[in-house]
Amino acid sequence: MAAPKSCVLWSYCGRGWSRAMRGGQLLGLRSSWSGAPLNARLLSQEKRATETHFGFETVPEEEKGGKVYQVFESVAKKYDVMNDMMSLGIHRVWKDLLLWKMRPLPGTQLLDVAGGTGDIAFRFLNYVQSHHQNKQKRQLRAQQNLSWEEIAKKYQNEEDSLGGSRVVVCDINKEMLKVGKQKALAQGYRAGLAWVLGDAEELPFDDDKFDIYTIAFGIRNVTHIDQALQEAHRVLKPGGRFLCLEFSQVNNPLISRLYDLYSFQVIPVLGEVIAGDWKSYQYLVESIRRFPSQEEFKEMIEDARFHKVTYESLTSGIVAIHSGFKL
Ligand SMILES: COc1cc(O)cc(C/C=C(\C)CC/C=C(\C)CC/C=C(\C)CC/C=C(\C)CC/C=C(\C)CC/C=C(\C)CC/C=C(\C)CC/C=C(\C)CC/C=C(\C)CCC=C(C)C)c1O
Ligand SMILES: C[S@@+](CC[C@H](N)C(=O)[O-])C[C@H]1O[C@@H](n2cnc3c(N)ncnc32)[C@H](O)[C@@H]1O
Repeated sequence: MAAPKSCVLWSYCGRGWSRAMRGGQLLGLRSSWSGAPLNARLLSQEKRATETHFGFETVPEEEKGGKVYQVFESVAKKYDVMNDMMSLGIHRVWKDLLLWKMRPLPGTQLLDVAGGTGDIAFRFLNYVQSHHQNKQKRQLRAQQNLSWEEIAKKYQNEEDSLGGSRVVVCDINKEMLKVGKQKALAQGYRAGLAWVLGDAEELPFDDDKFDIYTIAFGIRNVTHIDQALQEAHRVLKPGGRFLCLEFSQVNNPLISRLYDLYSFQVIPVLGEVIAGDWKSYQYLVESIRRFPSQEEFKEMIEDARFHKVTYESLTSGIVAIHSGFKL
């Protein structure tokens, strides 16, 4: 039976996640297990390690990736319109807030994992371009003796308009990337942007390559979240920053009731009506409930050796932004 890919195994117990194993040693198993002989406990542990969840379904680990792939292959063409309809446009604000938190400096090399149709990448390009243009304007005002040719040249160089910043969108799904590339073409994004097919658990990049790693609404879909976090750590430069925007836990009981009602009663119906796809949107709401809480996810990020890990809950905890640094 295949061993878990990494040294820390997280298992889902009810609504919470518990750290079960580190470096092959059992650390904190659930109390109901504590009376069982060690062998039986290890066997059960191993069995659990080969199964995972896909929404509320339990599936063999090897099957989850394929199922997730089908979901995003199926929703790709309607993905953007669905997000606006379902969230009444609020997802745009959450994504803007991620950029404000990031505050990229000139020359930033960003890797946007599970970048899908490019929402984070386009926001990044807008941000760095507008900041760089403002800087250039200030410099031009200071150098008033430049010729018109020199001024025109400064504005014509597209790469230069980003101040050396670049973003790589990496996603496992060809269809999502295809929609993203079409959007980029239609909206005129060309310079400083690359699209790469790749798995968050096994990134096709060298060590210490990026200043910032982002993952927005992506990590919830990954089979081994701990492995994806370790990969994030590997590809970041020392001093680099990890930022994750993901659904989280609503703590206010009244809002939580309304949120559940909306999620389970409205979202799959909208999925069926707009995209002809009930199942994918049922998976969406179920996968949200399966994802660890703000504090639990923070611990997972710390386990991947990130430092100064913090989070901010948005819209009553419907989503949260987690941040951490590679030192
Ligand atoms: C297949 O996988 C996926 C597919 C995708 O298309 C996207 C994703 C990943 C997700 C994103 C990129 C983000 C964008 C997508 C979403 C936000 C969809 C998921 C949405 C939720 C889980 C629910 C949260 C929604 C919101 C905060 C938007 C605001 C919605 C409302 C205010 C409710 C609108 C009310 C109606 C339409 C009336 C009909 C409603 C009912 C009969 C049910 C009763 C509901 C209520 C009375 C109100 C509902 C209350 C709330 C939602 C909580 C409000 C919270 C506060 C005020 C703080 C992907 O993985
Ligand atoms: C909900 S979309 C998020 C897209 C985009 N980040 C956004 O905020 O709109 C989730 C994305 O995660 C991608 N994904 C799922 N598993 C992945 C994995 N193991 N590696 C890379 N991308 C993955 C899907 O293909 C999909 O494009």
